[in-house]
Formats: sequence, C-alpha cells, structure tokens
Amino acid sequence: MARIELARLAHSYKANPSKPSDFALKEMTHTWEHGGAYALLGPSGCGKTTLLNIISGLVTPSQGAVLFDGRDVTRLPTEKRNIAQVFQFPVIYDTMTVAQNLAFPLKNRGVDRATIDRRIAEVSRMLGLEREMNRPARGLTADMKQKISLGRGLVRADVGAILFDEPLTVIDPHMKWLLRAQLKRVHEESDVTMIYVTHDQTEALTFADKVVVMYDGEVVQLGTPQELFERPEHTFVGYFIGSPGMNVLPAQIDGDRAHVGTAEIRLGAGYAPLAAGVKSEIGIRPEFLRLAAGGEGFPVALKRVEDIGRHKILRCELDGRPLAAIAPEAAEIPADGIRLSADPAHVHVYADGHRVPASGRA
Ligand SMILES: Nc1ncnc2c1ncn2[C@@H]1O[C@H](COP(=O)(O)OP(=O)(O)OP(=O)(O)O)[C@@H](O)[C@H]1O
Repeated sequence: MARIELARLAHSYKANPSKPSDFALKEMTHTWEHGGAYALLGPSGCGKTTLLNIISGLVTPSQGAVLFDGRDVTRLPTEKRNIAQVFQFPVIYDTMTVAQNLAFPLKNRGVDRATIDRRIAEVSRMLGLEREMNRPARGLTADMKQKISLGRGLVRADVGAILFDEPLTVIDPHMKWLLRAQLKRVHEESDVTMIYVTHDQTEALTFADKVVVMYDGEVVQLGTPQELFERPEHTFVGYFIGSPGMNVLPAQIDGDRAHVGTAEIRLGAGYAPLAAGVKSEIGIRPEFLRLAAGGEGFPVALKRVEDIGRHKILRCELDGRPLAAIAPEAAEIPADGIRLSADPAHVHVYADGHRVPASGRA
C-alpha cells in the first residue's frame, strides 16, 4: 500500500501553456492516504485519465511532483512504481489460458509456484473464473476477457496501489453490480490503495470511501459520499451527484436571507456580503425541501409530479427556474398552488460556483 501525494501538480498537453484553459489539469495539492479506496469522478474531458496516467507514470506532468510514501516518483517509469493497472478494455494474452494470464504478473517477478497457485485460485474464485481456468483466452466474450484483466490487476499482493480506468465499461449491467461489490470486498480485505476512474456516480459512490470530484481540470471536492451529499463544495458536485441533483438558483444574499425573485429563503447562518460581480447562487437538494403548510415557506409553480414508487418528485418552477422537491409517497399534493420550505441548515451559498462559508450565526 502507498500514500500518494500530489504536490502542486499541473499538466498541459501544450508546449507553451499561457492561460488556465491550456491546462488539462490545473494546479492541485492533495494527499491520498495509505489503503484508501478513491474514485475519480467527473464528466468526459475533465482530466481524470490525465491524472491517473500521471500517477501511473504514463504521462510526465508539466509541473509539480508525485510522491509515493514520501519518495518522488514523478520521473520514474510505470514498471518502477510498484503499481497494477486495469484499463477500460481487456489487456490479456489471447494465446495463453486464463490461468496462465492470471499467473503472468507473478511469474514475471519470479514468485514461487506455490504462491502463484494460491493467488490465482483466490483471484479466480473472487471473479467467478474457476471453471474457465484451462480455456484459452482467445474466443472468450469481452466481459470474460475484462474479468481476466481485473484478475491480473488484483493478483499481486505486494503492489502499492491498483489503478482502474473505467474497468467495467464492457461488463454487462448485472455483472457490473456484482464485480463492483467484489472489488469493494477485495479492498476491505487487502488494504491496498485503490484509485478508480469513472464518470458514473453510482459506481463511484458504491466503490469509494473518498470520492475525488473533477470538473474542468480541477478537483472541486474530495470527500466521503455523505459529505458530497450534505455539503457540496461546488455547484457542479451538487448537480452531478444525486438524483435529481441539487437545485441551483441565482440569489441575492442578505445576511441570513436569500432572495430568489420575490421569494425569501432563510439561511442557516449569516453571510458577509459577496464581492461585487461574482455569480451569486444558492443550492438546495430536493431532499431538503418539503411541502409547507399554512403561510410558511415560499410559493412555487408545480409543473408535474413524478411518482417513482419510493417517493414523489415534485417538478416546480421558482422565478421561472426549475426546482425539484422530494415528497413522501403518501403526501397529498394540493392541485391549486403549493408552497415549499427549505431546511435552513441545508441551504448553501455559492460564489462563482464555490461554496461560501457562513460568517456568523443566523
Ligand atoms: N494526449 C493528449 N494530447 C492532447 N490533449 C489531450 C491528450 N489527452 C487528453 N487530452 C485533453 O485533455 C483534457 C482531459 O482529458 P482526459 O482524457 O484526461 O479526460 P477524462 O476526464 O479522462 O475524459 P474521458 O472520461 O472522456 O476519458 C481533454 O480536453 C482532452 O481533450
């Protein structure tokens, strides 16, 4: 296992980068702990693979350093970093059997026969490959081949970290679910540091202890799934994680109140005035809005109700902007206009997308 430090790391694929948009990865400093299960989550093009490739040694960063357990590995080739990698598509030898493929990374390092047999038996059991062990890899289905790739990534017990780049893309949905749970279990039993790249929030949230959310070349939040849900540090995190995502509304902030059009929304604390010219918004997750009784809360226009079994999603508009709220399955929804109220502790204030800390009590 390894502690991974990224020290003032940045990367541009351009020879002479001059502006922030020239960087695929904007400057970041982070420490990822020994034995952690990290997911790198973000939309296509946000820099996940670039970051993973810098950690694995496939890309040399244009700025900053990567340290494994305090040792600078920034310029070391992949094979000197003591890591295993699993890519999006299978990387296996077609002419070898499944067992030979699994044994290969160990044989290569001169591991003794008894240990090889024990490890490949463990890994094949874990991935449900026992019955295929003597078959040639050629002719197996794409998801079988990808399972072998996963097995090759997991078979060495001595690696500092295992890096997965969207490893379940070619796996069918049911098997995906099983393998994800399996990887989580492997992690819990082995304490190896795992880094898992995905653009799928379910995959990230079920696999990882810590999710690293990336957006436009930046890490906008590194936190537990609960932290990402309860306190999104960036509007993108609120919107990208959750279903439906967080409501983000342009608002004027005045102490412990936010004004959205004519609606006044109470905040959980007082805020200093935001700087002139910043984009001023509030974010409220649909789970923290409820139907208000009497004259409480603020009026919204109800557009439609989606009944998804566990609860209802109320699709509304506030000041011409969409706003989703979650109501219990049994809730009676009045036909003639509704009011919603927000839990003040879960109304966040954002300036140019970034969460603003409160400056005092409400
Ligand atoms: N070899 C390269 N040369 C030039 N630009 C590149 C190269 N690889 C990636 N980029 C650019 O860097 C940015 C980040 O790409 P990257 O592949 O790291 O994102 P990603 O989040 O992994 O996306 P995806 O999920 O689509 O793989 C993108 O704008 C991409 O076009």
